[in-house]
Order: sequence, then C-alpha cells, then structure tokens
Amino acid sequence: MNVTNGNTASEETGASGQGYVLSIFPRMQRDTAACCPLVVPRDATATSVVQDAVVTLGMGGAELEGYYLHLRERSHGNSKHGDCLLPEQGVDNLCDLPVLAEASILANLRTRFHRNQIYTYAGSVLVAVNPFRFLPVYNPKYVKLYDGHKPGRLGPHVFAVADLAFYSMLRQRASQCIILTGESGSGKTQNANFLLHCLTALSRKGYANGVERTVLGAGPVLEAFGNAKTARNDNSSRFGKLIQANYLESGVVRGAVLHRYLLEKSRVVSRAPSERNYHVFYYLLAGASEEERQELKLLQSQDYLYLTQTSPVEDTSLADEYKRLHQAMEMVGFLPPTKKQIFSVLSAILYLGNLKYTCRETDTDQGLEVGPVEHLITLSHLLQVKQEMLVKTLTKRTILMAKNKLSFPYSQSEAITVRDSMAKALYSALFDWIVLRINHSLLNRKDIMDSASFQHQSFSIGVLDLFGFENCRANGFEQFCINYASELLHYYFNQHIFELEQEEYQAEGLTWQTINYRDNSGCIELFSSQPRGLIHLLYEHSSSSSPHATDKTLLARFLQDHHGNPFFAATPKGEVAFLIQHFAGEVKYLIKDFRLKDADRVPVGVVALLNHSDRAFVRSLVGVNPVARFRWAVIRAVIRSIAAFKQAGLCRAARKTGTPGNN
Ligand SMILES: Nc1ncnc2c1ncn2[C@@H]1O[C@H](COP(=O)(O)OP(=O)(O)OP(=O)(O)O)[C@@H](O)[C@H]1O
Repeated sequence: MNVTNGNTASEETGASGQGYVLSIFPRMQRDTAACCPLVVPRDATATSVVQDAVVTLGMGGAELEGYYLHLRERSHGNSKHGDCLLPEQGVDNLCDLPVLAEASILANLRTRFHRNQIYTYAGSVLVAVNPFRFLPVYNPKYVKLYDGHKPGRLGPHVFAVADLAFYSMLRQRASQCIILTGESGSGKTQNANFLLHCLTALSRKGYANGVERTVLGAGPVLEAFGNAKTARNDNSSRFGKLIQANYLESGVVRGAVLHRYLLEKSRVVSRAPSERNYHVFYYLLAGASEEERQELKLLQSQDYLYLTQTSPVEDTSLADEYKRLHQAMEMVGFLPPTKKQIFSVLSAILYLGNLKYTCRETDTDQGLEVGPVEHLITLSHLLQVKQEMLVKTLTKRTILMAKNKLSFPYSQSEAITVRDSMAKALYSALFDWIVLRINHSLLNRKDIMDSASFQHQSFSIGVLDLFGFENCRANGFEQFCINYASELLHYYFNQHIFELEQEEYQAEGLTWQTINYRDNSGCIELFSSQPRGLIHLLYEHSSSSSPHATDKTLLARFLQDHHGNPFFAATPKGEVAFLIQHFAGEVKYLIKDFRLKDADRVPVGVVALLNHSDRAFVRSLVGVNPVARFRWAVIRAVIRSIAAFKQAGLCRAARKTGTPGNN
C-alpha cells in the first residue's frame, strides 16, 4: 500500500485550510491502482495516518496482517518538501520523523530552530544548530534540571549528554567519551565548554574543590593563545584538544587533563588576507599599560610585519579582552612575573618579523646582513640572548665537521625561513608550556599522590574537540592535515553509528534492513596507505633522502600514483594543485610549501641560541620539546585518539552482546 502526500494548494482542505489530503493507493504504482482520498490534519503523525487509513479502508483485526504501508512524500508539484506530516513543533528525535529524508530532517531542524530549540537528537547523537546569539538555556538551573533526568522526559540538550556520560560512568564503572564534530564555526568549542561546565558541576562535591574554577580559567587562556579570526569563524580554534575530566568512583571530580593536538603555527608568520594572527597579539597591543609598553618595547600593531599582512584591526573590545585574559591567567595560577615573561616572548616574536636582510659583498667577504640594529638590541634584551650569537644564528648555518665548526652564509630566502622558523618555534613552545602549566594546576598534588598510591580507583570523561572540516578559498598543508583528521573522525562515526549499531541489532535478533552509507575508507586509504598514500609520498619527498625533490615533483608523484583513484583528481592544466573528494565535499589543495611545512625543522642553531638564554623561562621553553620539531603531531595524535575511541566502541558492543571484549 502506498500513501502519498497530496499537499498541493488545491488539495489543502478543512474549514481553516489546516489539513492535507493523502492519496492511498492499494498497490505500489499510483498510475495502475485506484486511489482512496484521506483527509488528515496538518499535525498528523505516521501512527495517526495509519490508524485513519485502517478505519477508512475498513480493515481491522486479523485483516491487517500481511499489509505494508509505505508513506511517501510527493516528489513533484508545489508541495512543501519536508513539511508533510511534521508536527507543528517538530520532533525531539529525528528517528521519530514519519518520513526520514534530507528535506524532512532539515524542515524539522528549521522548525525547532525558529522555536529556539537548537538541539535535536538523531538516535543517540545530539545535533546542535548554531544560534549565533545567547540563549538562556545554560545557567545552573538547567544543570540541575538535567541532573539524573529520565531520557525522553526533557527536551534534547547538551547538558543531557553530559548527564548521560556522567551517570553511565558511575553505573558501568567505565570511562566515557564525548566527540564533537562539525564544520569550522558550527559551535564545537562552545558546546565543549558547556559540556565541561556541566561535567564539573555534576561532581558529587559540586564546586567545592576548585577544579571548575581552573577549567573555566583555562578556556579563555587557551582561546587567546590558540584561537584566531578566520574567514569562517571569528574565534576559530587553531588547535585540537581532548579534555579529560577525572573522577573518583564516588563521582567526585578530581582534576582534569588537557591534551593538545597540533597548533597551526604557520599562522604566526602568514595567513590569508581576510584572516588574523592569534588573538593574544592584538589583546596585548590594545590593552597593555604604558609601563608594560615601555618594558616590553611594544609598538603599534600596524608597525609589525607579522600583523600587517592583514587588514588593520580596530576593535575597542580588545583592551577589555586583555584584562579578561589577565584574570583568566590568574585563575590557572600564572603569577605576575610569569605573565611578564610570557608577554616578553610574544613581543620578541613580533620583533623577529620586523628583521630585514640585505646582501653584503666586499672584497674579502660575502654574506647577509640582518637589521635594523635597534630591533636586534631589543630582541636580545627580550630573549636575554647575546646579540652576536643572535645575528650569527639568523645569518649563518653552522655545521660540525671532523670536530670543527664551519659556518656558511644563508641565502636571503633561507635566512627568512630561519627567522620565521624561530618565530613559529617560539610560539609553539610557548603554547606547549602554557598547556603544561594548565595541566599542573588542573591536577592538584593530592590527586597525583592518590593515583600514585592507587588509593582510589578513578574514571574519566573525555571531550574531544578537534578542528572542523575546512574548505577555504586557498587550501594548503594545514587544511590537508585538518581535513584528514576530520575524515578519520567521520570514519569513526560511520563505524560507531552504522556498523557497530547494526551488528548489535543483528546480535539481538532484531529484523533490520542493512543501511548502506557512504563509506569514506577509500579516502583514508588515499591518505595513509603504505607505501603510496599521500602522507607517505609527502614524507618521502620532504626527507633528506630526496635532496632534489620540489613541490612540483611531489605533485607529479601524487598524480602518477593516484591516477584513476575516485577520491583524487588533477586540476585543470596549469594549476599546481590537486583535488580530493572528501566526505564533506571536494577540496582543491595548492601544493605550494607542502614539503617545507611538513618537514617543519627548526634549525639546530635556533635551539642552541634559545638554550643559551640568560632567562630560565626561555630555556624552559626549549626544554618542553628539546628538538623543537613537532612533525605530524596532529595525525599521530588523531590516529591514537580514534584508535582509543574505536576500542571503546568495540568494548561497548562486546559488553552489550555478552561477547568478551579486550577492555
Ligand atoms: N550554543 C551557542 N550559543 C550561542 N552562540 C554560539 C553557540 N554555539 C556557537 N556559537 C557562536 O558561534 C561561534 C563559533 O562557534 P565555535 O567557535 O564553537 O565553532 P567551532 O565549531 O569550534 O569552530 P572551529 O572549528 O573553527 O574552531 C562562537 O564564537 C559563538 O559566537
């Protein structure tokens, strides 16, 4: 039996026009069968339509057996797609939609959005639509409301997810994880913050032990140093993070741990014209007091090359943000001298960008000169390094040969690369150091002692907030890494939602029609298969074993090895780029600087220079990662976290089906 929505103007009926005429065809083909009209109200549900149809057709009791009802939306005419059979207020869970199709899903999300209901369930997944304005649904009253609530009683909410994770952890005595995914600007970080707020508030001891305060302080600090304005999001996270809230088995929150994955450090030295450098630079220059300006030798933002590649920033709120940043830094335990050291390094990074090179050629000597000298003096003062050593590091490569140190002058472009590498390495090391310090204050001494002595068993709830899928006007190495990470996450979702869930249904003996979903494993293969995957080819081309490789030879190799791959394509002639068919759409990547950014080597001389600083703080920055070489951090980290989540999913499925899982 085939029921088609006849929602055309002429078929709208009822005294108030508040109804639809549905056409019921007792066979599958509407043109070969007689049709029986059925008037239903606008807010009819699938169940009520079936009941009305049964009555209208005079079918009842045993006669119903063996009949199938297919509800179909009319696919032509001027019907309002997706609106058919949708209750006026929408449904809380997309699984309850009478017709599950893209149009009806969008119509439901739209209907709810206009009613300020931005959250909707899709089975066990929570879908959030970004409202881009404040909604009064996150205050402590809501945390209490959702605390221990019965699923289905209250509307979908991000606090419901936190609550479910918290009580599942206590009930199952197992750690939990919550993954946020979506395009850049969709609201992942905002919702991660709401989750953490709720997760710490649900602690049996409430706010008493100060973890909430530290977690809340950590957010703005990380945002200032790790977020920036991009073409898609004014406050885009340029790093990925996994925040793990730790609990004792009694449900008392005992600290948290923050893991950070890849910081987009190339942003420190260059970015697209409509984008900005990291927020903290603008906050510092807009909000520093006169005394700080003198001490840190600050200039105006338009005087720094690293900040002037983009349109000037005139935002009166920046000075207030600087004040807020100071407060947040204090909340996570940064004392005034530490803050001063941090801002000195930021000032030094900005000065590095202003250094210029000129070629010098005399009868006896040939090389590069770096200046202006007053910037070199300021830099050596800010970093507490010897000016002579600074100049040498920035202009000459030193090689150790048969126990002798030999120096060769850099070419101008090599020297610029060294200068920029130093700025990126300093910023990245500073960010790592900040994360390290935040982790110290998140884990108090008693927690460490307790866990070391195994006095208490503890569990955790992880919140994974990675960068969202990006397709910018010009995509480069950064988008290549970010989108590969998104691709891996999407693969995990597919596995978790479709494969494992369907396996579970089959194990429970439920009649289930297998759903065919768009599998992205081919795209992941394209990136990571051995030995021809794009990542491996890139690695090969940027290693020292390929001295003659260039970005162009790399592209040629990509094209040669992946010709005919449905996920990979060449671009029209002349473009030094390639296309990848991602799960979220096709992206064009420009090959320029892929090798350079992949290798991401900080010259040994720069590490040695910073290690010789008279300032312990600067030396400790290099100590965070002595070789200062953070190659493929994101990919390694994402693979590790995906593997952990995948394992957790398999264990969950194993527990449900009663088969032993390797927990
Ligand atoms: N629930 C919400 N309520 C109010 N505003 C929101 C909400 N979610 C997102 N926003 C707004 O949208 C902006 C972008 O959100 P957010 O930074 O969380 O996106 P994202 O997905 O983490 O992006 P990216 O991947 O670029 O970091 C926020 O700065 C905020 O203004």
